Amino acid sequence: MTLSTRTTEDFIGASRRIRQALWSGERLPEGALRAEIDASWRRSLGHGLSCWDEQAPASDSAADAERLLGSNRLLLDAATPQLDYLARQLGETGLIILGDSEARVLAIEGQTALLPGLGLHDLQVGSCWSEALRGTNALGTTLVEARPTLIDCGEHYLDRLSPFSCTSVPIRCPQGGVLGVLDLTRVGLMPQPQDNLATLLLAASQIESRLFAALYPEQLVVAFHCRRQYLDSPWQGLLALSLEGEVLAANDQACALLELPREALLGRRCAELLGGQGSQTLVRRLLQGAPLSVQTARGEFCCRTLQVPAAASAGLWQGMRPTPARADCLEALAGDDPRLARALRMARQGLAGGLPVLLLGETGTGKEVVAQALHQASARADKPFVAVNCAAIPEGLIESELFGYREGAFTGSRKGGMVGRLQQANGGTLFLDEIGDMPLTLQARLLRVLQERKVLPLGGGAEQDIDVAIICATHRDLRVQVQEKGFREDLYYRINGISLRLPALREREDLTALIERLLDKLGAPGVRLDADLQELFGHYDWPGNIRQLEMVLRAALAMREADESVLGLDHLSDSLLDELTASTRQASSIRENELKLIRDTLERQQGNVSAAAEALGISRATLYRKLKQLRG
Ligand SMILES: Nc1ncnc2c1ncn2[C@@H]1O[C@H](COP(=O)(O)OP(=O)(O)OP(=O)(O)O)[C@@H](O)[C@H]1O
Repeated sequence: MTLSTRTTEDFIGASRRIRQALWSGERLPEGALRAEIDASWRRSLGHGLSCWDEQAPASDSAADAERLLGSNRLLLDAATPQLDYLARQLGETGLIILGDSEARVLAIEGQTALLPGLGLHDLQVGSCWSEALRGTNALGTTLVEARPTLIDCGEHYLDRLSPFSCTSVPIRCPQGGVLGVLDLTRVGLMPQPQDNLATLLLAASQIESRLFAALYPEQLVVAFHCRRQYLDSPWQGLLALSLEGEVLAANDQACALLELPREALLGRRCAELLGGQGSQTLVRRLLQGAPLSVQTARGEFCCRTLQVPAAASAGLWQGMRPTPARADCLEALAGDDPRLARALRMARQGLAGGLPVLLLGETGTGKEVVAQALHQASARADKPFVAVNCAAIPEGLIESELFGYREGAFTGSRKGGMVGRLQQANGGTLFLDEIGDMPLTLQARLLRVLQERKVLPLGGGAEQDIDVAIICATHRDLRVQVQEKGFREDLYYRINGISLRLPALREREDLTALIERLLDKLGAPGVRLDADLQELFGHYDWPGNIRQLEMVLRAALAMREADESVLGLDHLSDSLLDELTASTRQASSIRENELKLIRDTLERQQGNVSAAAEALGISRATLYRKLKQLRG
């Protein structure tokens, strides 16, 4: 019993026999279905779905559908021209469907009048076609597999979908990940499936190009390929460049054409990648808009400018654009770390484009500081920045804290009720710190708020519209939490628009500059560290990151005499020095070297402690203390 035969009736009949076998308690026979269909059926079984389900899951209300469209405006705007085109080309004999990243239908074009007659009452804007709800189907399965999928008639898990064939392709986000899905559905087996797939792929790539430009409205967006005919095709590379010529974003094809992973591309100067006499000159030529041919180490590339930023077209740019003042606070945070600077810039742009930002990093790496700086650098800077620490508020109170409540909502509720943090943040930025510690029940409520952008306070009353930029942070590995069912997968994808990992202090290359800034912040601008302390700091693990460094500097400054401008090991208390020297392998090698130096010096001075201390340039007391520490 396999699905290898190619007449519609045989095909549907064979798949029905597999379903009947499944229904009578048999296992899914190995090899009866194509490998990807087999895997999808097994997932559908795992979701507890019956393949005979006739009952469609309840669809969203018209108001819900309206909100869904509102929250996917960017994708819809980018897709509309392609939907019109495909409906004319392919929709004469079928349906063209656009879905969001959760397989909810955003648009249906083509033979929509035939939908009721086809028995597809539940195919409408707002309905969800995820695999978890409807089993194997092109929309849902494409999102699970993150690749183009063809589901022919009986390959659908639900028997009632057997008359249809569907081809879907993912629409990818410029930063990676899938943003939506484009689908062609027909009655009967799919004729020329490869042709249809090529047409859908082309349309998806055009939507992706438009999204790319929409996400980087302030940047110069350039398409390139080594063959001119491939410009405007799914294979064209796309780069978003700052007016200074720095690469800020690249699509997958750009990475493939330039033979570099995305991380290596971002932050590079365009002339290093696309040749030319310097990035400024290249930018100037690209701004003129005419097609260009550039000579690179990988051969000749043809370039076409897709978008000129408003600042340049308004004539504001004369070679070097001054950095917008609001971005200063962000740049200051990145210091001399180019990777961090690039990541912060991407987060700023993502936030400006309506994407939520997820900040990852160990405790004390500066997640809250970055969240505040992102808010300051955004157009919402003069609106509230509201931080909620999901780990610090008792579980029973988080709900009312976040959503607020009406007077009398529960025993002991405040007179007059309470405005929730979400409402307080309206117009501004909501920072959900330690989101990984949010209880599962609340995660479901938060997800609903993020999707619908409406809040219903505890105790009822009217729903309130909420317009907030969302920044979340956690020190936990959310993917592991998702696998362990401690964090909702749908919420994870919802908050993970742009994720930014803040480096641990031990990974940062700008420790010296950061120390300088911290000393400055602590009111000791001219103070510096001596070589020993610098070496110790450089080898220490810093489990508490910047917070711990700040505390150590604070403590050392407190030990300093008023006229001392150099901090050394002597300025650390014994317990602090113990802690800093005990924790790492490298530190223990410093400790060994120091011990050896002291021993050698004592030996040379025939055990005379005062002479050894003098030769080492430290006091007798310090030498005793060090010996005690180093031996102990
Ligand atoms: N780039 C920076 N320059 C100077 N100080 C900083 C910087 N980043 C963080 N700090 C300081 O480090 C401390 C910790 O920062 P922050 O609270 O933002 O870290 P966090 O990652 O949110 O920590 P937690 O995980 O505990 O919530 C704060 O005192 C902050 O002022």
